Amino acid sequence: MADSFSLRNVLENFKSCLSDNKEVYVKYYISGWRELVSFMNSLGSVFSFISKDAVSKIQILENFLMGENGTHYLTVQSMVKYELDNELVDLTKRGSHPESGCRTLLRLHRALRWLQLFLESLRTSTEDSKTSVMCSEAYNASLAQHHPWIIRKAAGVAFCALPGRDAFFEVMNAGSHQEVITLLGEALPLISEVYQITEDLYAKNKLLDLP
Ligand SMILES: CCCCCCCC/C=C\CCCCCCCC(=O)N[C@@H](COP(=O)(O)O)[C@H](O)/C=C/CCCCCCCCCCCCC
Repeated sequence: MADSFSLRNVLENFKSCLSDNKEVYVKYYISGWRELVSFMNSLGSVFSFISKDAVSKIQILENFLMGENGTHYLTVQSMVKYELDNELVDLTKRGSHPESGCRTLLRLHRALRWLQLFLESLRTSTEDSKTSVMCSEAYNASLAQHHPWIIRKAAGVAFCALPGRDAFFEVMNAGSHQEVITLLGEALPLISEVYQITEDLYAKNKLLDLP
C-alpha cells in the first residue's frame, strides 16, 4: 500500500484549488488527481488501465500548463476562454484538436463526480457496506453513461478487486475510522464546490458533450 498517500493531501489540494474569486487552479486540480492515482496504484495492477488513462490526461494538462501558453492554463476559466477564443477545441467531432485542455479536463471532471458520489457513500457507509457495491453504484450514476460497454465491463471487474471497507479506511491513512469519516465530511464540500463551479462553466459554454 502507498506509504505516502493521505486523504489529507487530497483535501489540501482541493482546498487550494479555488482562488478568492472562485476560479479553479489547474495546478492543484491535477495535483489532487495525482494523489488519487497514487492511491489507486497501491490497490493493484487490475487498476492499471484506469490509472494509465488518468495519468495521460493529467500529463496533457500539465504539458499545457508548463508550455509556452501556460499562463492561459492557470485556471479552468482562463483555459476555457483561451481555447474557445482561439478555436482550439473540437466542438462536435474530433478533428484538429483531439486533445484540447477543455475535452481532457472534461474527462477528469466527470470522474470527479464519481469520486464525489463514492466518497459520500463511504462517509455514510456502515460496517457491512461493500466498497465494490458503493464504487459501482457511484460509477453507474456518473462515468458509466460516458463509457462504451467494454470499458464498463472492465471497470466492473476491477471494482470486484477493491479491498473491503476496513482495509480501505486504513489506506486512506487519516487515523481512526471516525477520523476518516470526519475528514471525508470536510473534503466533500470542497470537492463538490470545485465540481459545481466547473460544471456551471462548462454548461454555460456548451462544453459538456465535447467529443
Ligand atoms: C480518497 C481515496 C478514496 C478514493 C480513491 C479513488 C482513487 C481514484 C483515482 C483515480 C480515478 C480514475 C479516474 C479515471 C478517469 C477516467 C477518465 C475517462 O473517463 N476516460 C475514458 C474516456 O477517455 P477518452 O477516450 O474520451 O479520452 C477512457 O475511455 C477510460 C479508460 C479507463 C477506464 C476508466 C474507468 C473509470 C472507473 C473510475 C473508478 C475508479 C475506481 C478506483 C477505485 C479506487
